[in-house]
Amino acid sequence: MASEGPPFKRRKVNNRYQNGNSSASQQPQQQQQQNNAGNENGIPREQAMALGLPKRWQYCPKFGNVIQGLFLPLKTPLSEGYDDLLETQWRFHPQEIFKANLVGANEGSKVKLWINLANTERYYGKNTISSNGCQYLHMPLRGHNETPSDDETNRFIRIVNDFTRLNPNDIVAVHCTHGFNRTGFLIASYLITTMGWDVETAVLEFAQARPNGIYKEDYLQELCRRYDGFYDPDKELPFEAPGRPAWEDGPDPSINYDAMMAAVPVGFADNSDRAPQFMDGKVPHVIFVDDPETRSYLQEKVRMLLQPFAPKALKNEFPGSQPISMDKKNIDLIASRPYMVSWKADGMRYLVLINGEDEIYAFDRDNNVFQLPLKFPRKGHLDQHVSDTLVDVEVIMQALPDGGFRPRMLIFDLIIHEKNEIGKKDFKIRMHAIKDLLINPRNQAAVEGLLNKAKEPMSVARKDFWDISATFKLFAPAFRNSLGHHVDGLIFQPSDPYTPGRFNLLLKWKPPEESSIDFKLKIEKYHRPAEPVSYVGELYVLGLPKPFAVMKATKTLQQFDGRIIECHFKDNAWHFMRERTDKSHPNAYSTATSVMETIKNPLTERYLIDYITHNTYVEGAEHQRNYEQQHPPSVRQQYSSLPASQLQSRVH
Ligand SMILES: Nc1nc2c(ncn2[C@@H]2O[C@H](COP(=O)(O)OP(=O)(O)OP(=O)(O)O)[C@@H](O)[C@H]2O)c(=O)[nH]1
Repeated sequence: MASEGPPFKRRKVNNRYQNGNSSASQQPQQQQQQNNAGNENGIPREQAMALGLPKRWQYCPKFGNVIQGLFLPLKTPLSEGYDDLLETQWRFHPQEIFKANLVGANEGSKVKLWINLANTERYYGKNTISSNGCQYLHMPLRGHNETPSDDETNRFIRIVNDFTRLNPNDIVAVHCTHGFNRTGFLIASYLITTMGWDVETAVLEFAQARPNGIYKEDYLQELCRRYDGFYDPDKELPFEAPGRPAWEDGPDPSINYDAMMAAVPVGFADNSDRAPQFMDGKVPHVIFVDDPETRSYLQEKVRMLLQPFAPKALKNEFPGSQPISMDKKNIDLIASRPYMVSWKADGMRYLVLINGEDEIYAFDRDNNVFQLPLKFPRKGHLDQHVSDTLVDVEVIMQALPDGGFRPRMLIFDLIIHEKNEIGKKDFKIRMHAIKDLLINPRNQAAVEGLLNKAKEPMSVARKDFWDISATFKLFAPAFRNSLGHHVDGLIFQPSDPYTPGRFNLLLKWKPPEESSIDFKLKIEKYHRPAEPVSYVGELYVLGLPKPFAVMKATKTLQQFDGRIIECHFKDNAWHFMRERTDKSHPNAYSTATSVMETIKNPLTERYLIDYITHNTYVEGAEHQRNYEQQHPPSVRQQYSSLPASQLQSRVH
């Protein structure tokens, strides 16, 4: 993908920012000169002593974690010229960034672009940055009470997009004076505009990486106004503004300044002590691809294959299509366009790249790569193998009659077939193609003795979908039982093209009792005088610096300290369901609050069926409505318990 983008012309971009219509370029010449004094190697000591430290700078934490593998927020470093104004502990030279162990950075990534948003270049010499193989850009923003303008924000986004096209794995360091408000505003704007995040998630992600995030309320208001478009100044912000930081007035006792460099802050999972496993290690002969170069090559290949489907540039995260929760506000979508329905299989999600014979690779939600021992013979040429193909799958553990389990890969979407962008076609066509181009050739090869399926460590099948008029049949206990694996809801699939990332037309419905949140668990020990020691499980979500909830820390739970756990809410308490070994981040705060909303105001099975019966215009709805009128509920109950084989599939 890197070679496809326009070349990143440093000098041109540099000029654009330094000579453009910026606030700095309008300053009186004398002040401009002072601001830019010594901008090559840092200003001399005497001048630094005379100018002094930036206001409220000393105790401000130096830098945060890398956000989305891309942005490193930091305060402005100061060159050696300022050393005499500071004890060693508080000095912060630009070189520190290039030596630091950056939390959240992708493997092998480097800081390769450095954007100075401060309204001056007097703090350090830009040669220190470029001598580290990093491009330096000065993009002065006035700051104080002025939020970055639309133009400034768009320029920042353009620069970063240009950069990521050529350096998909590397990091952009961004600083203003303290690295909170202007820096946070632009990074959040990027996450919202380029990655399709909502304002709240972007603001909280930044706060998580650089506690406690953007603290100027007018900056937060402007983000809401600009991107949510409905901000009402008389109403409270949809999230808590953290207030002025304690470090402005002196060392903040809650910050461990010494440990900051190496610390893994609360809210981030640290699963690094274990090699990633495919299906928790339950499938034999699967190989974890641990060579970083092979892994990046394969991840890049998937990104390239998916790029034509993405409205925005794809980043390093798992690029599979993600549904949003169905609720009473968005349920109307299913009446607005053709939809199909399927059960939501509760296994593990993978994108699978069929690159050629012995080159089948699965990508988990953390973008870890595994090589699978499966075969996909080519239709019409069974001695050849499918290549350049990408499918979306859920792998489940299928119950067997003898009481055992066998892993089963359920293919629910075909995105690319042999370089053909089939994912752009109607979903029904994709469903047919899965059967025709992937499943049937496997079956035929087995019949002809070219493929021994029994020797493969997992079975492969297409996941079936039906017109939504059949939704009520998916609730039938006999249907559920026939599946042989756990189901945690329904998936409503629009006929629209495959869309990577969060896809607002793809809906998931979960019964209230299946609604769950993935938390990062932290076991805390409490010892009150005259009371026995007790343990509490604190449940963290991404973007909230304090626990979202707490739960009882039983002995069983304690072994999951520091891990990601999925919990559901019942009888006013959170209950452990399972460890999420396939995820290294908890759910975002906004996801957690929306799950809480569905728990409080549930969209029940009855509501869903009634809605579909009365509001959707698909073939069969009319028939079902007539049927219901003619048959009393007791008879309907019998009908809905028909075995799965008698459910009428609309996809043949
Ligand atoms: N798109 C799609 N996803 C499916 C299907 N069947 C099961 N899924 C799974 O449902 C997931 C989306 O539901 P979520 O609730 O967002 O994910 P989850 O892993 O079940 O739960 P969270 O960890 O809480 O996000 C997908 O990532 C798949 O793993 C299907 O037919 N289509």
